[in-house]
Amino acid sequence: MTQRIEIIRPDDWHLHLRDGAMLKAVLPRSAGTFGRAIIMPNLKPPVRSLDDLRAYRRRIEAATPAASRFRPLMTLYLTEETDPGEIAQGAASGELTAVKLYPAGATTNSDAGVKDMSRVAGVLAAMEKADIPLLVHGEVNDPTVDIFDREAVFIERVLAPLRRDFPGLRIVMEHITTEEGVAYASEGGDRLGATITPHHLMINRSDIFRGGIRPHLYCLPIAKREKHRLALRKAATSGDRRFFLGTDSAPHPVGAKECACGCAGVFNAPVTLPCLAQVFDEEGALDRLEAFASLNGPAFYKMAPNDDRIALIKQPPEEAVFDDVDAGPEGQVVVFRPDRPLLWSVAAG
Ligand SMILES: NC(=O)N[C@@H](CC(=O)O)C(=O)O
Ligand SMILES: [Zn+2]
Ligand SMILES: [Zn+2]
Repeated sequence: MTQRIEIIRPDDWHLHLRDGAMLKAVLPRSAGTFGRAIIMPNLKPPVRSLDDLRAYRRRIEAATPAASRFRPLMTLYLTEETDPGEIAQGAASGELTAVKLYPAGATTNSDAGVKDMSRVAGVLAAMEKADIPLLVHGEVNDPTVDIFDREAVFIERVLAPLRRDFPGLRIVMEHITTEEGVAYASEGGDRLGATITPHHLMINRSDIFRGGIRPHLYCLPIAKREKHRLALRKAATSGDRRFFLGTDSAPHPVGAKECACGCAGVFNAPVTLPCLAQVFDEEGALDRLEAFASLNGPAFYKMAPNDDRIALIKQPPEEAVFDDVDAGPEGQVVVFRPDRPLLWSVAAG
């Protein structure tokens, strides 16, 4: 008989939906599976004020398929000009779920990010007071630091001092990619969480260069050595409540990926659950998939888990899940495809 498991409907605690034609094209791929998602604010221009946030939320709601109960959880993009007053206001109204820190220049659309952490101390204090979590893209943007070391150096130079200065602030280390990230999150207590992506559980840095350069496996933070992938798999499948799913599904038009200076970002939303089920099955940990995908995230964010369930079956997904997504005038988006066949799919209905 086909193996089948049921889990509480998962959430995605790190998602890029973009805007316009791209938003309309990619949103249904997440809204069909996930109950909620933390919406990344790195639009061009970024989501910098509560007015921007409300307008973006309305555009997302307008693009959500009518039958879906998908709920976007909105974030602000932290800049050196962010108004601490807006934090208190957004927290009180419930419109603001979290604030995102991009070190300036560290990743896609991060130019408006933070150069000097001392300039955002007032905002961080307001977040600590209102219990609004800070989500961090944890890489330094120092050209003298090797790209494979930028996460570990960020922990030392930025995250550790930040946690000393704001001990009450809740922080999520987004898309961790290293054993140093896993170790730091594991020892961090109740106020620290970490998201892990499906692709970082499946690929290492050698995969990016297997047989030639593979732009669709390039994202930031870049995939690291095999030992780091193994540490991430151990953390994700451990059941430890500090680790939860953030897909970092990050669509870019194919022309922006397959070119002389390709963008960072892996679009995995159509295959997130098949990938995760496979990883947890390989690790003999299918019984802990629900904790990672559906329970640990809501617990960190102090929300109830979703009230319905989805089923996964051990049956290869339809080949059509890998079809490019057509974002109209913006172009086609290529779906993440690991180098081995996927064995699990989401059951219909
Ligand atoms: N992860 C990525 O490689 N890219 C993200 C930005 C980010 O999450 O750092 C994007 O917006 O494209
Ligand atoms: Zn990031
Ligand atoms: Zn991201």
